[in-house]
Amino acid sequence: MEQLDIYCSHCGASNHKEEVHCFACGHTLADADAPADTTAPEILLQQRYRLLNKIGEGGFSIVYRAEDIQTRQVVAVKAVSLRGLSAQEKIEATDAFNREVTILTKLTHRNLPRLYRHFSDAECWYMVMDYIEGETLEKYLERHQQMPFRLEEVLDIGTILCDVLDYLHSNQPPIIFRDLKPANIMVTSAGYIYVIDFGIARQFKQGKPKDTIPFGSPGYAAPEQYGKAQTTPRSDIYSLGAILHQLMTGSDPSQSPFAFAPLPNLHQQAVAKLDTLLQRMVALDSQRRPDSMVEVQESLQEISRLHYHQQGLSSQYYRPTLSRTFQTAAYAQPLPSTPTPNNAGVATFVQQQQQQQQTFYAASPFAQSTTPPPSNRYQLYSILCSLIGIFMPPFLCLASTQILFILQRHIPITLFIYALLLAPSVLGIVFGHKGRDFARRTGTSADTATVGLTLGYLFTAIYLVFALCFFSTTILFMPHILGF
Ligand SMILES: Nc1ncnc2c1ncn2[C@@H]1O[C@H](COP(=O)(O)OP(=O)(O)OP(=O)(O)O)[C@@H](O)[C@H]1O
Repeated sequence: MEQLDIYCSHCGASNHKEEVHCFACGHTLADADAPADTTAPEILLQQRYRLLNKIGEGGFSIVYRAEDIQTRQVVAVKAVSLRGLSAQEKIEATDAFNREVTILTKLTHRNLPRLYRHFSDAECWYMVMDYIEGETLEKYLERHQQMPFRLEEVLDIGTILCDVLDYLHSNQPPIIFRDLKPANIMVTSAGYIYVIDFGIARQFKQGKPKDTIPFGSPGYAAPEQYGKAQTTPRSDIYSLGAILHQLMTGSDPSQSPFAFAPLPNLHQQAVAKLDTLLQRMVALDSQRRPDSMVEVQESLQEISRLHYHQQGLSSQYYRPTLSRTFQTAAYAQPLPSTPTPNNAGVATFVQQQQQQQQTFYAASPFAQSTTPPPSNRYQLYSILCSLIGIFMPPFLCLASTQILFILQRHIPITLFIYALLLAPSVLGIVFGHKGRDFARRTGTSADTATVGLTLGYLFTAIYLVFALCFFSTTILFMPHILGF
Protein backbone atom coordinates (compact mmCIF):
# COMPACT_ATOMS: atom_id res chain seq x y z
CA MET A 1 0.00 0.00 0.00
CA GLU A 2 1.19 3.50 -0.74
CA GLN A 3 2.98 5.23 2.13
CA LEU A 4 2.09 8.80 2.96
CA ASP A 5 3.18 10.84 5.93
CA ILE A 6 1.33 13.52 7.77
CA TYR A 7 3.34 15.93 9.87
CA CYS A 8 2.28 16.83 13.37
CA SER A 9 1.61 20.56 13.66
CA HIS A 10 2.72 20.41 17.28
CA CYS A 11 6.11 18.69 17.18
CA GLY A 12 6.69 18.15 13.46
CA ALA A 13 7.06 14.36 13.76
CA SER A 14 6.17 12.34 10.70
CA ASN A 15 3.20 10.02 11.18
CA HIS A 16 1.51 7.54 8.93
CA LYS A 17 -1.56 9.06 7.32
CA GLU A 18 -3.86 6.64 9.11
CA GLU A 19 -2.75 7.86 12.52
CA VAL A 20 -5.15 9.97 14.55
CA HIS A 21 -2.67 11.01 17.22
CA CYS A 22 0.99 11.87 16.81
CA PHE A 23 3.14 8.93 17.94
CA ALA A 24 5.74 11.34 19.38
CA CYS A 25 3.71 13.86 21.35
CA GLY A 26 0.17 12.50 21.33
CA HIS A 27 -1.19 15.65 19.67
CA THR A 28 -4.30 15.16 17.52
CA LEU A 29 -3.37 15.11 13.85
CA ALA A 30 -5.75 17.66 12.39
CA ASP A 31 -6.54 16.03 9.10
CA ALA A 32 -6.51 12.47 10.29
CA ASP A 33 -10.23 11.98 10.15
CA ALA A 34 -11.07 14.58 7.56
CA PRO A 35 -13.04 12.96 4.79
CA ALA A 36 -11.22 12.87 1.51
CA ASP A 37 -12.49 15.46 -0.90
CA THR A 38 -13.99 13.48 -3.68
CA THR A 39 -14.02 16.57 -5.91
CA ALA A 40 -10.21 16.71 -5.99
CA PRO A 41 -8.90 15.07 -9.14
CA GLU A 42 -6.40 12.22 -8.84
CA ILE A 43 -3.61 14.04 -10.58
CA LEU A 44 0.14 13.72 -10.47
CA LEU A 45 1.71 17.03 -11.46
CA GLN A 46 5.22 17.02 -12.92
CA GLN A 47 5.39 13.29 -12.04
CA ARG A 48 5.95 14.50 -8.50
CA TYR A 49 3.03 16.19 -6.75
CA ARG A 50 -0.01 14.02 -6.09
CA LEU A 51 -3.08 16.15 -5.39
CA LEU A 52 -4.87 14.83 -2.31
CA ASN A 53 -7.71 17.17 -1.48
CA LYS A 54 -8.87 20.73 -1.92
CA ILE A 55 -8.09 22.88 1.12
CA GLY A 56 -8.99 26.35 0.03
CA GLU A 57 -10.17 28.57 -2.73
CA GLY A 58 -9.35 32.15 -3.62
CA GLY A 59 -10.53 34.58 -6.27
CA PHE A 60 -8.70 32.88 -9.14
CA SER A 61 -7.13 29.91 -7.47
CA ILE A 62 -7.71 26.58 -5.83
CA VAL A 63 -5.31 25.38 -3.15
CA TYR A 64 -4.71 21.64 -2.75
CA ARG A 65 -3.02 19.54 -0.13
CA ALA A 66 -0.61 17.38 -2.07
CA GLU A 67 2.08 14.81 -1.54
CA ASP A 68 5.55 15.33 -2.92
CA ILE A 69 6.19 11.68 -3.81
CA GLN A 70 9.95 12.23 -3.99
CA THR A 71 10.35 13.56 -0.47
CA ARG A 72 7.14 12.16 1.06
CA GLN A 73 6.46 15.69 2.25
CA VAL A 74 2.95 17.11 2.37
CA VAL A 75 2.88 20.39 0.47
CA ALA A 76 0.32 22.95 -0.62
CA VAL A 77 -0.20 23.41 -4.34
CA LYS A 78 -1.90 26.59 -5.46
CA ALA A 79 -3.40 26.22 -8.94
CA VAL A 80 -4.49 29.20 -10.98
CA SER A 81 -6.64 28.39 -13.97
CA LEU A 82 -7.39 30.94 -16.67
CA ARG A 83 -10.14 28.85 -18.19
CA GLY A 84 -13.48 30.65 -18.27
CA LEU A 85 -12.02 33.99 -17.23
CA SER A 86 -12.69 37.23 -19.07
CA ALA A 87 -9.77 39.03 -20.71
CA GLN A 88 -9.57 41.48 -17.79
CA GLU A 89 -9.72 38.66 -15.23
CA LYS A 90 -6.97 36.78 -17.09
CA ILE A 91 -4.75 39.85 -16.78
CA GLU A 92 -5.54 40.19 -13.07
CA ALA A 93 -4.97 36.49 -12.34
CA THR A 94 -1.72 36.49 -14.30
CA ASP A 95 -0.50 39.58 -12.47
CA ALA A 96 -1.44 38.18 -9.07
CA PHE A 97 0.33 34.87 -9.78
CA ASN A 98 3.47 36.53 -11.10
CA ARG A 99 3.57 38.98 -8.22
CA GLU A 100 3.18 36.23 -5.63
CA VAL A 101 5.88 34.08 -7.24
CA THR A 102 8.29 37.00 -7.66
CA ILE A 103 7.84 38.13 -4.09
CA LEU A 104 7.72 34.74 -2.34
CA THR A 105 10.85 33.56 -4.19
CA LYS A 106 12.82 36.32 -2.51
CA LEU A 107 11.50 35.72 0.98
CA THR A 108 12.58 33.52 3.85
CA HIS A 109 10.88 34.01 7.14
CA ARG A 110 9.59 31.55 9.71
CA ASN A 111 6.09 33.05 9.51
CA LEU A 112 5.84 32.79 5.73
CA PRO A 113 5.28 29.60 3.73
CA ARG A 114 8.32 28.70 1.65
CA LEU A 115 7.83 28.56 -2.10
CA TYR A 116 9.52 25.43 -3.47
CA ARG A 117 8.63 25.48 -7.13
CA HIS A 118 6.37 27.01 -9.70
CA PHE A 119 5.46 25.61 -13.10
CA SER A 120 2.63 25.54 -15.57
CA ASP A 121 0.81 23.13 -17.87
CA ALA A 122 -1.70 23.72 -20.63
CA GLU A 123 -4.49 24.47 -18.16
CA CYS A 124 -3.01 26.10 -15.07
CA TRP A 125 -0.15 27.71 -13.30
CA TYR A 126 1.03 26.16 -10.10
CA MET A 127 2.92 27.12 -6.99
CA VAL A 128 4.26 24.49 -4.59
CA MET A 129 4.77 25.71 -1.07
CA ASP A 130 4.78 24.71 2.59
CA TYR A 131 1.55 23.11 3.66
CA ILE A 132 0.21 24.87 6.73
CA GLU A 133 -1.94 22.55 8.79
CA GLY A 134 -4.39 24.97 10.32
CA GLU A 135 -7.13 27.42 9.56
CA THR A 136 -7.31 31.08 8.68
CA LEU A 137 -7.72 33.56 11.50
CA GLU A 138 -10.99 34.52 9.81
CA LYS A 139 -12.39 31.01 10.26
CA TYR A 140 -11.04 30.89 13.80
CA LEU A 141 -12.80 34.17 14.60
CA GLU A 142 -16.04 32.85 13.12
CA ARG A 143 -15.86 29.88 15.46
CA HIS A 144 -15.02 31.97 18.55
CA GLN A 145 -17.18 35.02 18.14
CA GLN A 146 -17.23 36.18 21.75
CA MET A 147 -13.91 37.88 22.58
CA PRO A 148 -11.77 35.04 21.33
CA PHE A 149 -8.38 36.32 22.52
CA ARG A 150 -6.87 37.38 25.81
CA LEU A 151 -4.82 40.57 25.97
CA GLU A 152 -1.51 38.72 26.15
CA GLU A 153 -2.45 36.65 23.09
CA VAL A 154 -3.38 39.75 21.10
CA LEU A 155 -0.04 41.31 22.08
CA ASP A 156 1.78 38.13 21.05
CA ILE A 157 0.03 37.90 17.70
CA GLY A 158 0.68 41.61 17.10
CA THR A 159 4.36 41.19 17.94
CA ILE A 160 4.73 38.26 15.57
CA LEU A 161 2.94 40.03 12.73
CA CYS A 162 5.13 43.12 13.30
CA ASP A 163 8.16 40.89 12.95
CA VAL A 164 7.11 39.44 9.61
CA LEU A 165 5.81 42.76 8.26
CA ASP A 166 8.99 44.53 9.31
CA TYR A 167 10.88 41.83 7.43
CA LEU A 168 8.86 42.64 4.29
CA HIS A 169 9.24 46.39 4.76
CA SER A 170 13.01 46.01 5.25
CA ASN A 171 13.43 44.45 1.82
CA GLN A 172 15.03 46.55 -0.91
CA PRO A 173 12.75 47.82 -2.35
CA PRO A 174 10.30 47.45 0.56
CA ILE A 175 7.43 45.01 0.06
CA ILE A 176 4.05 46.34 1.09
CA PHE A 177 1.69 43.46 1.84
CA ARG A 178 -1.44 45.61 1.27
CA ASP A 179 -3.95 42.90 2.10
CA LEU A 180 -3.35 42.00 5.72
CA LYS A 181 -6.61 40.60 7.07
CA PRO A 182 -7.70 37.56 9.08
CA ALA A 183 -8.35 35.59 5.87
CA ASN A 184 -4.67 35.93 4.96
CA ILE A 185 -3.31 34.86 8.32
CA MET A 186 -3.20 31.16 9.11
CA VAL A 187 -3.06 29.74 12.62
CA THR A 188 -2.08 26.15 13.34
CA SER A 189 -3.56 24.20 16.22
CA ALA A 190 -0.30 24.65 18.11
CA GLY A 191 -0.56 28.44 17.75
CA TYR A 192 1.93 29.03 14.95
CA ILE A 193 1.09 31.92 12.66
CA TYR A 194 1.72 32.27 8.95
CA VAL A 195 0.96 35.13 6.59
CA ILE A 196 -0.27 33.86 3.21
CA ASP A 197 -1.35 35.29 -0.14
CA PHE A 198 1.01 37.80 -1.70
CA GLY A 199 -1.32 38.24 -4.67
CA ILE A 200 -1.66 42.00 -4.27
CA ALA A 201 1.58 42.74 -2.42
CA ARG A 202 3.71 45.21 -4.28
CA GLN A 203 7.16 46.67 -4.21
CA PHE A 204 7.27 50.23 -2.99
CA LYS A 205 8.65 52.71 -5.49
CA GLN A 206 9.69 56.04 -4.01
CA GLY A 207 7.92 59.03 -5.51
CA LYS A 208 5.22 57.08 -7.29
CA PRO A 209 2.16 59.23 -6.64
CA LYS A 210 -0.53 56.58 -6.73
CA ASP A 211 -0.86 52.80 -6.90
CA THR A 212 -1.86 51.48 -10.29
CA ILE A 213 -4.00 48.75 -8.73
CA PRO A 214 -5.75 50.35 -5.81
CA PHE A 215 -7.48 47.64 -3.82
CA GLY A 216 -7.40 45.70 -0.63
CA SER A 217 -10.12 44.47 1.66
CA PRO A 218 -12.72 46.91 3.01
CA GLY A 219 -12.34 47.42 6.74
CA TYR A 220 -8.68 46.41 6.76
CA ALA A 221 -7.42 48.51 3.85
CA ALA A 222 -6.08 51.97 4.71
CA PRO A 223 -7.83 54.98 3.14
CA GLU A 224 -4.88 55.56 0.77
CA GLN A 225 -5.50 52.11 -0.75
CA TYR A 226 -8.72 53.42 -2.22
CA GLY A 227 -6.61 55.17 -4.82
CA LYS A 228 -6.00 58.56 -3.25
CA ALA A 229 -2.30 58.07 -2.57
CA GLN A 230 0.49 55.53 -2.80
CA THR A 231 0.52 52.68 -0.32
CA THR A 232 3.49 52.71 2.04
CA PRO A 233 4.52 50.56 5.03
CA ARG A 234 2.06 52.70 7.00
CA SER A 235 -0.80 51.10 5.01
CA ASP A 236 0.14 47.72 6.53
CA ILE A 237 0.33 49.40 9.95
CA TYR A 238 -3.28 50.48 9.47
CA SER A 239 -4.39 46.91 8.58
CA LEU A 240 -2.54 45.46 11.55
CA GLY A 241 -4.22 48.02 13.84
CA ALA A 242 -7.63 47.01 12.43
CA ILE A 243 -6.92 43.31 13.03
CA LEU A 244 -5.66 43.78 16.60
CA HIS A 245 -8.70 45.94 17.34
CA GLN A 246 -10.93 43.14 16.04
CA LEU A 247 -9.12 40.56 18.17
CA MET A 248 -9.62 42.74 21.26
CA THR A 249 -13.24 43.69 20.66
CA GLY A 250 -14.63 40.94 18.45
CA SER A 251 -16.11 43.58 16.13
CA ASP A 252 -15.54 43.11 12.41
CA PRO A 253 -14.06 46.30 10.84
CA SER A 254 -15.54 45.44 7.44
CA GLN A 255 -19.00 46.14 8.96
CA SER A 256 -18.09 49.76 9.73
CA PRO A 257 -14.87 50.69 7.94
CA PHE A 258 -12.72 53.50 9.39
CA ALA A 259 -14.62 53.51 12.71
CA PHE A 260 -12.83 51.99 15.68
CA ALA A 261 -14.52 52.31 19.07
CA PRO A 262 -12.35 52.58 22.22
CA LEU A 263 -11.38 49.21 23.68
CA PRO A 264 -13.37 47.86 26.62
CA ASN A 265 -11.66 47.74 30.07
CA LEU A 266 -9.81 51.01 29.58
CA HIS A 267 -9.33 51.24 33.36
CA GLN A 268 -6.54 48.66 32.96
CA GLN A 269 -3.33 50.52 32.27
CA ALA A 270 -2.08 48.03 29.67
CA VAL A 271 -5.41 48.10 27.79
CA ALA A 272 -5.45 51.92 27.86
CA LYS A 273 -1.95 52.01 26.36
CA LEU A 274 -2.92 49.48 23.69
CA ASP A 275 -5.99 51.57 22.87
CA THR A 276 -3.82 54.66 22.35
CA LEU A 277 -1.47 52.68 20.11
CA LEU A 278 -4.31 51.15 18.06
CA GLN A 279 -5.99 54.53 17.56
CA ARG A 280 -2.68 55.86 16.21
CA MET A 281 -2.27 52.84 13.94
CA VAL A 282 -5.71 53.28 12.37
CA ALA A 283 -5.44 57.06 11.98
CA LEU A 284 -6.93 58.15 8.64
CA ASP A 285 -3.98 60.46 8.05
CA SER A 286 -1.06 58.10 7.44
CA GLN A 287 1.37 60.69 8.80
CA ARG A 288 -0.20 60.32 12.25
CA ARG A 289 0.47 56.57 12.33
CA PRO A 290 3.60 55.06 13.91
CA ASP A 291 6.64 55.39 11.64
CA SER A 292 7.45 51.72 11.30
CA MET A 293 6.60 48.18 12.34
CA VAL A 294 9.61 48.29 14.65
CA GLU A 295 8.01 51.17 16.54
CA VAL A 296 4.71 49.26 16.78
CA GLN A 297 6.51 46.12 17.91
CA GLU A 298 8.43 47.98 20.61
CA SER A 299 5.21 49.54 21.88
CA LEU A 300 3.47 46.14 21.96
CA GLN A 301 6.38 44.61 23.87
CA GLU A 302 6.34 47.53 26.31
CA ILE A 303 2.61 46.98 26.88
CA SER A 304 3.27 43.24 27.35
CA ARG A 305 5.87 43.97 30.00
CA LEU A 306 3.45 46.32 31.76
CA HIS A 307 0.69 43.73 31.55
CA TYR A 308 2.93 40.98 32.89
CA HIS A 309 4.09 43.26 35.67
CA GLN A 310 0.47 43.96 36.59
CA GLN A 311 -0.21 40.23 36.60
CA GLY A 312 2.47 39.83 39.25
CA LEU A 313 5.06 38.35 36.88
CA SER A 314 8.48 39.93 36.64
CA SER A 315 8.79 41.62 33.25
CA GLN A 316 12.30 40.23 32.77
CA TYR A 317 10.67 36.85 32.26
CA TYR A 318 8.32 38.12 29.62
CA ARG A 319 8.66 36.29 26.33
CA PRO A 320 5.87 36.15 23.79
CA THR A 321 4.49 32.63 24.03
CA LEU A 322 3.20 32.18 20.49
CA SER A 323 6.38 33.36 18.86
CA ARG A 324 8.51 31.16 21.04
CA THR A 325 6.51 28.17 19.87
CA PHE A 326 7.08 29.27 16.32
CA GLN A 327 10.77 28.78 16.40
CA THR A 328 10.37 25.08 16.92
CA ALA A 329 7.62 24.93 14.32
CA ALA A 330 9.66 26.39 11.53
CA TYR A 331 12.45 23.85 11.90
CA ALA A 332 10.34 20.84 12.74
CA GLN A 333 9.00 20.54 9.21
CA PRO A 334 11.37 18.46 7.08
CA LEU A 335 12.49 20.17 3.90
CA PRO A 336 12.59 18.54 0.49
CA SER A 337 16.12 17.41 -0.10
CA THR A 338 16.21 15.51 -3.38
CA PRO A 339 16.65 17.89 -6.28
CA THR A 340 15.29 16.88 -9.68
CA PRO A 341 16.89 17.87 -12.97
CA ASN A 342 14.28 20.51 -13.62
CA ASN A 343 14.52 22.07 -10.19
CA ALA A 344 18.27 22.15 -9.78
CA GLY A 345 18.03 25.49 -8.02
CA VAL A 346 15.66 24.23 -5.37
CA ALA A 347 18.22 22.38 -3.26
CA THR A 348 20.46 25.44 -3.08
CA PHE A 349 17.43 27.57 -2.42
CA VAL A 350 16.36 25.32 0.42
CA GLN A 351 19.85 25.25 1.90
CA GLN A 352 19.96 29.03 1.77
CA GLN A 353 16.59 29.16 3.45
CA GLN A 354 17.75 26.84 6.20
CA GLN A 355 20.84 28.94 6.81
CA GLN A 356 18.88 32.15 6.75
CA GLN A 357 16.31 30.75 9.11
CA GLN A 358 19.02 29.86 11.56
CA THR A 359 20.21 33.46 11.29
CA PHE A 360 16.70 34.70 11.92
CA TYR A 361 16.40 32.39 14.82
CA ALA A 362 19.56 33.69 16.45
CA ALA A 363 18.80 37.33 15.69
CA SER A 364 15.14 37.14 16.55
CA PRO A 365 13.88 39.21 19.45
CA PHE A 366 12.04 36.03 20.42
CA ALA A 367 15.14 33.84 20.51
CA GLN A 368 15.46 31.77 23.64
CA SER A 369 16.33 34.07 26.50
CA THR A 370 19.51 33.49 28.48
CA THR A 371 17.71 34.74 31.58
CA PRO A 372 17.43 31.89 34.09
CA PRO A 373 13.92 30.50 34.14
CA PRO A 374 11.66 32.09 36.75
CA SER A 375 11.09 30.08 39.88
CA ASN A 376 7.56 28.82 39.95
CA ARG A 377 6.80 28.73 43.65
CA TYR A 378 3.21 27.60 43.03
CA GLN A 379 4.57 24.28 41.77
CA LEU A 380 6.49 23.83 45.02
CA TYR A 381 3.45 24.73 47.15
CA SER A 382 1.30 22.39 45.09
CA ILE A 383 3.57 19.39 45.51
CA LEU A 384 4.13 20.12 49.23
CA CYS A 385 0.42 20.46 49.98
CA SER A 386 -0.42 17.35 47.96
CA LEU A 387 2.28 15.34 49.75
CA ILE A 388 0.83 16.40 53.10
CA GLY A 389 -2.59 15.48 51.69
CA ILE A 390 -1.40 11.90 51.14
CA PHE A 391 -1.22 11.40 54.93
CA MET A 392 -4.72 12.64 55.60
CA PRO A 393 -6.81 9.55 54.68
CA PRO A 394 -4.68 7.24 56.91
CA PHE A 395 -4.71 9.91 59.61
CA LEU A 396 -8.51 9.97 59.41
CA CYS A 397 -8.57 6.20 60.03
CA LEU A 398 -6.03 6.27 62.83
CA ALA A 399 -7.73 9.17 64.61
CA SER A 400 -11.24 7.82 64.10
CA THR A 401 -11.72 7.04 67.81
CA GLN A 402 -10.69 10.57 68.82
CA ILE A 403 -12.86 12.04 66.07
CA LEU A 404 -15.82 10.00 67.27
CA PHE A 405 -15.17 11.32 70.74
CA ILE A 406 -15.29 14.92 69.53
CA LEU A 407 -18.25 14.10 67.28
CA GLN A 408 -20.24 13.07 70.33
CA ARG A 409 -19.76 16.50 71.89
CA HIS A 410 -19.45 19.02 69.13
CA ILE A 411 -20.50 18.31 65.53
CA PRO A 412 -19.36 21.71 64.06
CA ILE A 413 -15.85 21.20 65.46
CA THR A 414 -15.79 17.73 63.94
CA LEU A 415 -16.79 19.12 60.56
CA PHE A 416 -14.10 21.76 60.91
CA ILE A 417 -11.53 19.01 61.56
CA TYR A 418 -12.76 17.18 58.47
CA ALA A 419 -12.35 20.32 56.38
CA LEU A 420 -8.91 20.95 57.88
CA LEU A 421 -7.77 17.45 56.92
CA LEU A 422 -9.06 17.96 53.38
CA ALA A 423 -7.38 21.36 53.02
CA PRO A 424 -3.86 20.17 52.00
CA SER A 425 -5.10 18.23 48.96
CA VAL A 426 -7.44 21.05 47.90
CA LEU A 427 -4.59 23.55 48.24
CA GLY A 428 -2.44 21.15 46.19
CA ILE A 429 -5.04 21.40 43.41
CA VAL A 430 -5.34 25.21 43.64
CA PHE A 431 -1.57 25.76 43.61
CA GLY A 432 -1.21 23.12 40.89
CA HIS A 433 -3.54 25.10 38.61
CA LYS A 434 -1.79 28.36 39.44
CA GLY A 435 1.58 26.72 38.83
CA ARG A 436 0.51 25.44 35.41
CA ASP A 437 -0.84 28.85 34.49
CA PHE A 438 2.42 30.50 35.60
CA ALA A 439 4.42 27.91 33.61
CA ARG A 440 2.32 28.53 30.50
CA ARG A 441 2.80 32.29 30.75
CA THR A 442 6.53 32.12 31.37
CA GLY A 443 7.21 29.23 29.02
CA THR A 444 8.71 27.03 31.74
CA SER A 445 8.03 23.39 32.51
CA ALA A 446 4.73 22.62 34.23
CA ASP A 447 5.64 19.04 35.12
CA THR A 448 5.90 19.54 38.90
CA ALA A 449 2.62 21.44 38.96
CA THR A 450 0.96 18.64 37.02
CA VAL A 451 2.25 16.05 39.51
CA GLY A 452 1.06 18.21 42.44
CA LEU A 453 -2.30 18.71 40.76
CA THR A 454 -2.78 15.01 40.04
CA LEU A 455 -1.82 13.99 43.59
CA GLY A 456 -4.14 16.70 44.90
CA TYR A 457 -7.12 15.37 42.93
CA LEU A 458 -6.30 11.76 43.74
CA PHE A 459 -6.03 12.23 47.48
CA THR A 460 -9.00 14.59 47.65
CA ALA A 461 -11.03 11.79 46.10
CA ILE A 462 -9.54 9.13 48.40
CA TYR A 463 -10.09 11.33 51.45
CA LEU A 464 -13.71 12.02 50.49
CA VAL A 465 -14.36 8.29 50.04
CA PHE A 466 -12.84 7.60 53.48
CA ALA A 467 -14.81 10.43 55.09
CA LEU A 468 -18.01 9.20 53.47
CA CYS A 469 -17.40 5.66 54.67
CA PHE A 470 -16.61 6.94 58.16
CA PHE A 471 -19.79 8.99 58.28
CA SER A 472 -22.05 6.30 56.87
CA THR A 473 -20.61 3.73 59.29
CA THR A 474 -21.24 6.13 62.16
CA ILE A 475 -24.82 6.78 61.02
CA LEU A 476 -25.49 3.07 60.49
CA PHE A 477 -23.97 1.68 63.63
CA MET A 478 -23.87 4.60 66.09
CA PRO A 479 -26.76 6.90 65.09
CA HIS A 480 -27.11 8.09 68.71
CA ILE A 481 -23.75 9.93 68.38
CA LEU A 482 -25.28 12.22 65.79
CA GLY A 483 -28.45 12.54 67.84
CA PHE A 484 -30.60 10.39 65.47
N1 LIG B 1 0.31 27.16 2.22
C1 LIG B 1 -0.95 26.85 2.55
N2 LIG B 1 -1.20 25.81 3.37
C2 LIG B 1 -2.47 25.47 3.69
N3 LIG B 1 -3.56 26.13 3.25
C3 LIG B 1 -3.37 27.17 2.41
C4 LIG B 1 -2.07 27.59 2.02
N4 LIG B 1 -2.19 28.67 1.22
C5 LIG B 1 -3.51 28.90 1.10
N5 LIG B 1 -4.23 28.02 1.82
C6 LIG B 1 -5.70 27.93 1.92
O1 LIG B 1 -6.26 28.30 0.66
C7 LIG B 1 -7.09 29.45 0.80
C8 LIG B 1 -6.92 30.36 -0.42
O2 LIG B 1 -5.55 30.74 -0.49
P1 LIG B 1 -5.08 32.19 -0.95
O3 LIG B 1 -5.72 33.22 -0.06
O4 LIG B 1 -3.61 32.22 -1.03
O5 LIG B 1 -5.73 32.21 -2.40
P2 LIG B 1 -6.01 33.45 -3.32
O6 LIG B 1 -6.55 32.96 -4.62
O7 LIG B 1 -4.77 34.25 -3.41
O8 LIG B 1 -7.12 34.19 -2.47
P3 LIG B 1 -7.71 35.66 -2.67
O9 LIG B 1 -8.70 35.57 -3.78
O10 LIG B 1 -8.36 35.92 -1.31
O11 LIG B 1 -6.57 36.55 -2.96
C9 LIG B 1 -6.69 30.09 2.11
O12 LIG B 1 -7.76 30.77 2.69
C10 LIG B 1 -6.24 28.92 2.94
O13 LIG B 1 -7.35 28.33 3.58
